Amino acid sequence: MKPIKNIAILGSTGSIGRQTLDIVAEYPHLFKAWLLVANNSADLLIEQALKFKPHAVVIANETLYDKVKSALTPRGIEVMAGSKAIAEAAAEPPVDIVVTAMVGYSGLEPTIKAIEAGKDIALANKETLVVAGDLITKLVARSQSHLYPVDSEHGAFYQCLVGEQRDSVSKLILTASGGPFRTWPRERLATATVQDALNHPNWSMGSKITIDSATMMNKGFEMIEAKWLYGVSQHDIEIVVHPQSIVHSMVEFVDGSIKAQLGLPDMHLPIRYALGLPGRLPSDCRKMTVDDYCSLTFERPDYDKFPLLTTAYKAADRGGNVPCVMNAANEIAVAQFLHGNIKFNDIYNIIEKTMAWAPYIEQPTYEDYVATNAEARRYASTLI
Ligand SMILES: NC(=O)C1=CN([C@@H]2O[C@H](COP(=O)(O)OP(=O)(O)OC[C@H]3O[C@@H](n4cnc5c(N)ncnc54)[C@H](OP(=O)(O)O)[C@@H]3O)[C@@H](O)[C@H]2O)C=CC1
Ligand SMILES: CC(=O)[C@@H](O)[C@H](O)COP(=O)(O)O
Ligand SMILES: [Mn+2]
Repeated sequence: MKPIKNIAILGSTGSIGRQTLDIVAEYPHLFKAWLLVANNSADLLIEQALKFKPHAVVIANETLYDKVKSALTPRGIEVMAGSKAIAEAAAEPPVDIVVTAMVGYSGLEPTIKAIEAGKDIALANKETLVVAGDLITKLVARSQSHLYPVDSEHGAFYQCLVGEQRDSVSKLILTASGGPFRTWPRERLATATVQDALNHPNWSMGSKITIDSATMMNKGFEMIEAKWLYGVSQHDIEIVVHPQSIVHSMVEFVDGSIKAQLGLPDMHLPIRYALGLPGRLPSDCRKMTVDDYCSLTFERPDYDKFPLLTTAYKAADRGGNVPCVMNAANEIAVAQFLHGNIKFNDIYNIIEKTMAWAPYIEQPTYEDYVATNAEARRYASTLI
């Protein structure tokens, strides 16, 4: 019998975190939720903790500590607060695997600490690799830890690459739904509302990544994520629009063959796969029928309508701290768009202006990333 894996879920109250807990509940003989982490959702965190009985929880927002502590300490669950506690708890000896389901730059520090402690990482937080892919891959190479992709496209690449030699790969083909504005004329984007942008055609996700899908910044991020995860040049990663989100991505090989991974647009599948490695976990989940995959279509992305795709390739080409700047400006712009303070097209303008302003660092240290992130956020905020 396999030993139970202790899982630390950083961001357990979010979209990926909640679905990860569904997988824990599906396989109670394989997984234990050892640590749960949230930012502000104290009530849901308490509810999850009472159900899953983790060893510990961390609430990042320290003002909520007393509330969480009074609910959970009497139940024998350790309660901590603050961002430092997240990184420390995820690196604790009993943790086997860390699911990084926090959103944005906040995922970077705990992921680094967990890798340094030799933990396996089920990586949902793509911003970690966008910001500091060079640093993360070096740390992983020096440690016992493995990076298992949770992002659906990167899970697809992983599955297509099983059993293949690295020098057999000629191209990664990254599929994109095209988001809610795929069929909109370019001029209409100026009028796009928050509600329009949150109306993703296929996936139900947190609000930040849903806006990233609408601008297609998400696909730019995923191109950079794939570059670091699979050691492939950005010039060998092609983005293809596939509106049904059934083909999660494809790999082209040197002999002209292409392998694709298909599945319903349901994040339980890539989460189940990442946690179940090296094998596959049998599930009673709904299986696809021919009705799901009888009409799959593909098209080229519209780089004029979605200029952040070009911005992301430019950031990958320049490297250094440039992707970190792009990510920081995007986080500020998306948050302001969600608050109704800027228009949809301003997201692009803020990112480009911040990238043009930011001082370049060719080989950033961790401290350089921290400073770059803070300065780029500050500058981007002045553009609102
Ligand atoms: N949702 C999806 O289907 C997919 C998501 N991803 C990636 O996964 C990550 C999570 O996305 P998603 O689940 O949609 O996001 P959500 O916004 O739904 O959830 C984010 C989670 O992170 C917590 N959190 C946010 N900031 C902090 C912080 N500073 N400290 C501690 N916890 C924090 C939130 O807590 P609280 O609830 O308290 O705010 C919440 O639990 C992102 O990087 C995204 O790009 C990748 C592929 C698919
Ligand atoms: C579910 C997932 O992995 C998301 O990253 C998804 O890919 C977003 O859809 P887009 O293809 O529209 O960006
Ligand atoms: Mn994805």
